[in-house]
Amino acid sequence: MVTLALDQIGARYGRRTILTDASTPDISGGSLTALVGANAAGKSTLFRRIAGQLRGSGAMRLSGATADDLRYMPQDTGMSAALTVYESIILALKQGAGGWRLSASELSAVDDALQRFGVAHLAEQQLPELSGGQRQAVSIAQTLVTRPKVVLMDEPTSALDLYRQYEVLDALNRYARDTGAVVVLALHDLNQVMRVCTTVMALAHGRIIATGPTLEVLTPQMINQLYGIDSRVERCSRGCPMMIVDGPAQQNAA
Ligand SMILES: Nc1ncnc2c1ncn2[C@@H]1O[C@H](COP(=O)(O)OP(=O)(O)OP(=O)(O)O)[C@@H](O)[C@H]1O
Repeated sequence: MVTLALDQIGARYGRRTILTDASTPDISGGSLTALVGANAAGKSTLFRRIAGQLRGSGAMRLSGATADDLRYMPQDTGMSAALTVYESIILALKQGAGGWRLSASELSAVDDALQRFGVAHLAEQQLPELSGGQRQAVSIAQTLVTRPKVVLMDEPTSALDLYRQYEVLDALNRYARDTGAVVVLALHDLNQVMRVCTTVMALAHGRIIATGPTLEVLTPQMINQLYGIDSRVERCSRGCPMMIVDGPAQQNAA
């Protein structure tokens, strides 16, 4: 079982402190965890700090994995290289080493990544010719082709149409379940969070103010506190919890 915990993580840009004492209990692998919070709350900064791209105080604790098993997919991924989708996934698998020759298991890992994230039909297409949503799906396949045990993804569905959001989030959920990986997704669509994530980390003012089961964290009061929005939680016709937005908060949560 893979677990990730944060222990008083801090981060700053120059003199400006963005994160202070960001801590969580153990987050277990095998299902999806959402990182939620308002714009500029520090979600990308937290990911960059965990991924080792920023220095700062505190530490992450990993069990069942090492820092080498961690992959971070930023919000904007470059897709300007003159490579086909297939070549780009091989490159991500090889991480620049070992030439282009593939073993049978590597070939099947590339095929699996292409199939899982619905980009097999794009295999021969050049990266710069992809649409925004296609780029995002290819980027997810690149990130997961090595089957990392800890995955941080910054808004992985922001460019996807409604159907593709369902498809990709369900594929990420299956990936977490099949591999036991800790998969943390920064997401703004709280209905998708309620549908597919079992755990939520809520970030505000540089601290993680709650971590726990999705419906216990995403209460109307918490949504008011995080976003200044009045809302209710109801069930859709298929039984999934949904957030109904009533509008900007008439009274701020304490
Ligand atoms: N490279 C940087 N240098 C200086 N300040 C930065 C840098 N990157 C981000 N910031 C600042 O850090 C704060 C947190 O930004 P961050 O990108 O982590 O927020 P976020 O929660 O991911 O936001 P969003 O939901 O809008 O993507 C913001 O105030 C931002 O201006």
